[in-house]
Amino acid sequence: MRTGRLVKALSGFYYIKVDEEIYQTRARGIFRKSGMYSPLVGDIVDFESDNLKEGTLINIHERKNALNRPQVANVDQILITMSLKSPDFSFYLTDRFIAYSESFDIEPVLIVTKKDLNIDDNLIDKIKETYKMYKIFFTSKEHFDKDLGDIFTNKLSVLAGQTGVGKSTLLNTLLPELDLETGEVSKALGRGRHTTRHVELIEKNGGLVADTPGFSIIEFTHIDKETLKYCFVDFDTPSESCRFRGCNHINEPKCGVKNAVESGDIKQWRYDSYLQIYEEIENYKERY
Ligand SMILES: Nc1nc2c(ncn2[C@@H]2O[C@H](COP(=O)(O)OP(=O)(O)OP(=O)(O)O)[C@@H](O)[C@H]2O)c(=O)[nH]1
Ligand SMILES: [Zn+2]
Repeated sequence: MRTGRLVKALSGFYYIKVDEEIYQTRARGIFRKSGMYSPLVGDIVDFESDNLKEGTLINIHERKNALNRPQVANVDQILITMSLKSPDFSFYLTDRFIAYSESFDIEPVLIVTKKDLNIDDNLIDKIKETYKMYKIFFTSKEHFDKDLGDIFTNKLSVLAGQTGVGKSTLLNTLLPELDLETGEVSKALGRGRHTTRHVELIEKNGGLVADTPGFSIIEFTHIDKETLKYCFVDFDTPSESCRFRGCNHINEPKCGVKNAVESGDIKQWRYDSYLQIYEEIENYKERY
């Protein structure tokens, strides 16, 4: 028996990478029967293979996480891509992507693009200050290689960010073999191409990267509103002085988080993002 990483799933075949070798396998029957989850790209799996032609996938190791879109397991970092301009930088969207990453216990890394279009250094300072607890890069397409060359090293990465921020451009620069379509015009012609493609993990610097521009629209249907506060890590310390255990920092009196917002230790816009997502989760529950 051997162990490797599932890097591609296509037409009933599972492709497993062990060092530099790729093994083609089919899953043991039990995965097709109910009650057993099916293998996901990113899974660490056990398989048997007598020769290099076709093996059998027999076991999936426990996952540390699994994303829905793209369908990838065991993600180490989500590269949240946001442009400074065109489209304008959005703290709210950034907070959503960060909270989403935190909800899966995946490290968020911020990549702020289109630095060449920025004329507002105050904005850069505000972003740096707001997200000082996270890794953050400011860059532009001419410098993706130089600024982000090591970003994939030894990790499994997935990209995320709203449309037009430069995700495809970034992936094409760092992984030239991909050749994803970029820009609004060419994309309009090839509409839907990315959404129907299967995900494949590409190796780069000893790490793996999902070969898709990732996800731009996210929902919080997978967590309770009471869990959301743990996805805002800057609330952690102030919440220690909340009067009530399990305080949601909404209407409760003597709330350490609300005090911290008032004193400026927690940024008002972070707290506003929290309230907005909290309400959104509340509304899901009414709908379903
Ligand atoms: N000026 C400038 N333009 C950039 C930069 N990065 C990307 N662009 C341009 O922004 C446009 C959108 O880039 P894409 O890479 O297609 O954006 P995307 O995030 O993949 O968009 P979707 O696939 O729609 O989610 C393209 O015309 C790029 O050339 C940058 O750093 N500076
Ligand atoms: Zn509180």
